Amino acid sequence: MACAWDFQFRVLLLGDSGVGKTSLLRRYTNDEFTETTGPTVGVDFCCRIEEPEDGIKVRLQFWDTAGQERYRAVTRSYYRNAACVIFLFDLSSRKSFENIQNWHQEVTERAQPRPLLFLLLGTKSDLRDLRDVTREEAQNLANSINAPYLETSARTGSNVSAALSLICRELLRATTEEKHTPMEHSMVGWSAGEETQRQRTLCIC
Ligand SMILES: Nc1nc2c(ncn2[C@@H]2O[C@H](COP(=O)(O)OP(=O)(O)OP(=O)(O)O)[C@@H](O)[C@H]2O)c(=O)[nH]1
Repeated sequence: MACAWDFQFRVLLLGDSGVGKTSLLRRYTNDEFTETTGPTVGVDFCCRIEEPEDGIKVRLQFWDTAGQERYRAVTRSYYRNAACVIFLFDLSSRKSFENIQNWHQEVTERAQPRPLLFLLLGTKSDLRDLRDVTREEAQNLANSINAPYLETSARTGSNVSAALSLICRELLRATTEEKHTPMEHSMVGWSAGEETQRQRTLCIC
């Protein structure tokens, strides 16, 4: 049976409870936003197929983890084989920003193999009057963990597609340039019953 995509990547979302991980994904996958969302229990999963280049289909498989400490043992078990980790903090919560260092340390200690890409997102950019972290501070942190930085709003949709398209392009680039020994993350997939070199899955459903 032919696969409907050429590459597949596991993308993990990490950050404190309430920073807007679920809301970002809902905006991205369903173009919707709700003011009140319950906390994620354990880990949720969703997918979307992108076409960053003509004729190349990339399936992004998102793991939306619970930010609450009590689910940490469960969420840690999903670090494995993540091609990309998105660290999210709420621009109106200094504490969530300061905790990014802890989330980053968690991942660098536990994620095997090492993810190809990190991305730092400051969320809720629509709450301008409540802003508690400057762009410069956030950019410095992003530089220190070698990650691109963007500010997003799930409420308005600002930069949401841009952030996810960036991930798609960067992962594809890292994989096709063979810079990061992608086969450590991957297995060769199947197309029309035959193995193809092009069709790599960086995570396994
Ligand atoms: N103003 C504003 N509120 C947002 C935005 N994104 C999320 N929220 C609100 O923030 C609250 C928490 O959002 P969630 O998406 O559930 O946060 P989470 O990070 O998934 O939380 P956990 O599942 O507990 O880890 C909800 O009330 C959302 O409506 C945003 O861009 N702007």
